[in-house]
Amino acid sequence: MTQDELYNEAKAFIVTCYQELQHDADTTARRLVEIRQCIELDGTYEHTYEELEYGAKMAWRNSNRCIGRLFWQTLKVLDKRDCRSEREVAEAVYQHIQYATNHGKIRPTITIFPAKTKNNKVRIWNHQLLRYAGYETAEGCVGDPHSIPFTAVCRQLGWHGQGTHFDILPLVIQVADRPPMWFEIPPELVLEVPISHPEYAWFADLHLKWYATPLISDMALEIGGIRYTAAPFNGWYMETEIGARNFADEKRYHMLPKIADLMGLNTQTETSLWRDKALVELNLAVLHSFQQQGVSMVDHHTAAKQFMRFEQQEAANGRDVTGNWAWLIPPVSPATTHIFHQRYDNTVVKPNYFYQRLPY
Ligand code: HEM
Ligand SMILES: N/C(=N/c1cccc(CO[C@@H]2CCNC2)c1)c1cccs1
Repeated sequence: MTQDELYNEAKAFIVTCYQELQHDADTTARRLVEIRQCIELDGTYEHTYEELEYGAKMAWRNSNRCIGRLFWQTLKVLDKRDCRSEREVAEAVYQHIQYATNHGKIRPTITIFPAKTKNNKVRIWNHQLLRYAGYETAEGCVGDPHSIPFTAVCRQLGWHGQGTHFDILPLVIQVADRPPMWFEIPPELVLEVPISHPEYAWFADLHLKWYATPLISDMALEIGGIRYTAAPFNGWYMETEIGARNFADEKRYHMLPKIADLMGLNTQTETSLWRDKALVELNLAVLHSFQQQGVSMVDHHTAAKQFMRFEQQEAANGRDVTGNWAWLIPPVSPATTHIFHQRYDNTVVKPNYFYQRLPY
């Protein structure tokens, strides 16, 4: 990015951000002069905490694929731009997991590590801070098949898992162009929910469980032309993510045939809708288990209603809502939500969160 392009991105952000934060025209003009001078002097500029905090919230508000955006203003922003070593990053990640999990009353939180500069870059190699390992064995896959490539990288770095279906992967952190370092996540920081069903006592015998807090750690946060390549963020789960995808997909834990058999359904013909019946009971079990343990979670109907309130709130504030229809509709009963029957403009507005190339 040239210095002019960077200034243009910065100006677009500052003008919107300062207008929404109700700063006066003089303050905005002075800040723009300051940024212009910084860019001319150092080729970049630094965000104030206020700009960083509001920029991270705007990025959530602009996340077209996110159904959970009603709560964008409640995001807790932890500023860790002073972290210099892999060890310091690991410590900050532990603090994030603990603060965000909050004994099950999950707090949407983001930790922002140093921005990418000419001679520095921080990357967290994990897709999510908490994730189960996947191993390919002669008898088939053990654990989460989605994790097979990253688990192999962790083992090459010297990590050894126990080989169960639910081994929490290590944290892998890279600073600048040094080799990545791995760190075991203290088990006491990892809150998990065993899955049971409100009516089927046999459901618990499947020994399914999932971690409470979804923490995305591989996306870049871009604010005003500045790229934060390590900015892990969390919310709470929508039950379908676990019940309709992680446990249901054939290429994940592939549980539907087993559940259907235990329900006594006829799995020899599609017309019995055994897949659909098993899917609903699996999602009901996930919801039931999180609620029983007091861990935050939203069902897909409530989430859709909250998203409708977000749309109304944005309109009331004179802002256009952008969205990605294919991602916003839930994977269970999508046409029972208003989202299915509406169209969304998938324009990408910044600040926002973006995919990055895999570091391995
Ligand atoms: C508070 C509760 C939240 C809920 C229930 C929620 C729900 C979801 C769901 C269900 C998805 C689709 C995921 C998938 O299909 O794999 C999603 C995507 C996304 N969410 Fe949210 N979200 C929440 C909070 C947040 C927060 C705090 C952020 C960031 C600050 C965020 C940013 C995003 C982004 C960037 C995506 C797209 C990810 C991708 O492209 O792979 N969400 N959200
Ligand atoms: N509930 C959530 N769900 C997700 C949000 C963003 C991404 C993902 C995982 O996306 C993967 C890539 C496509 N599907 C799986 C899940 C949140 C995670 C962090 C904040 S909220």
